[in-house]
Amino acid sequence: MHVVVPFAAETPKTRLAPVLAPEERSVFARAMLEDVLTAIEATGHETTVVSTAPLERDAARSATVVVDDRPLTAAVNARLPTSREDEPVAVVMADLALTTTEALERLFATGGDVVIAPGRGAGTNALVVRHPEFRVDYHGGSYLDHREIAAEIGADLETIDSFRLGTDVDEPADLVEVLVHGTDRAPACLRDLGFELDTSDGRVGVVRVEDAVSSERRSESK
Ligand SMILES: Nc1nc2c(ncn2[C@@H]2O[C@H](COP(=O)(O)OP(=O)(O)OP(=O)(O)O)[C@@H](O)[C@H]2O)c(=O)[nH]1
Ligand SMILES: C[C@H](OP(=O)(O)O)C(=O)O
Repeated sequence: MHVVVPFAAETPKTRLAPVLAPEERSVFARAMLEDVLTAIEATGHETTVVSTAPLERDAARSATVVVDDRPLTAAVNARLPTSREDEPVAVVMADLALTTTEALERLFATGGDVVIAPGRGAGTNALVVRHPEFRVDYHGGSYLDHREIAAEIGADLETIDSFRLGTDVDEPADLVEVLVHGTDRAPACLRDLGFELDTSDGRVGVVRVEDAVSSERRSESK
């Protein structure tokens, strides 16, 4: 199994703009990427980060970084198997901040031509491709599209029910999950930025305790 981790390095996580300035989104996206890579590293599979721009990473870490400025779908399709003899490829998104090695091992061990861990809103958070004709088509409810694509080529599709793989961090409300269930750099990054859980109105949300200067900088840079 070869693991591909796509990463939008330049302007990541734009849907978090209501709560994070561009530089903060960049730092947080990198923290999530490192957590995902740590979880993958322990599975022992060779890993390539497919990044839209060069990334500075600790050289001791095991993943290779390649730069590919094509859109997500094209960059992933260029790396999928093209024959039955090719090694299977897993695609694991860089914003799965709750990912664990155990959750990934379950995904990788599940048989099937195509195995998907969907996200809420019908995204394709993590995927294994063993069929040489399967190609991805991300965005716009891609899990539903991927089911159709698999059916068209006669590929078996398995779906994994996983809270940890099914939780991608897209919207401000998703930060709750990072603070509650995250274990490494991503929750630490949020706490450094002043985020904490807020249960004051009987529901669980996040609040940001920040100084006036950083608040002003954020509203200026939106
Ligand atoms: N290589 C590559 N990775 C991408 C691209 N667009 C998104 N990604 C990555 O694909 C995964 C899922 O993407 P999104 O959830 O849309 O993340 P995002 O683009 O950072 O967030 P938004 O700007 O809020 O859409 C994340 O790991 C992103 O880093 C792209 O054009 N190229
Ligand atoms: C890449 C995209 O992510 P989402 O926008 O659903 O988070 C998808 O899974 O198709």
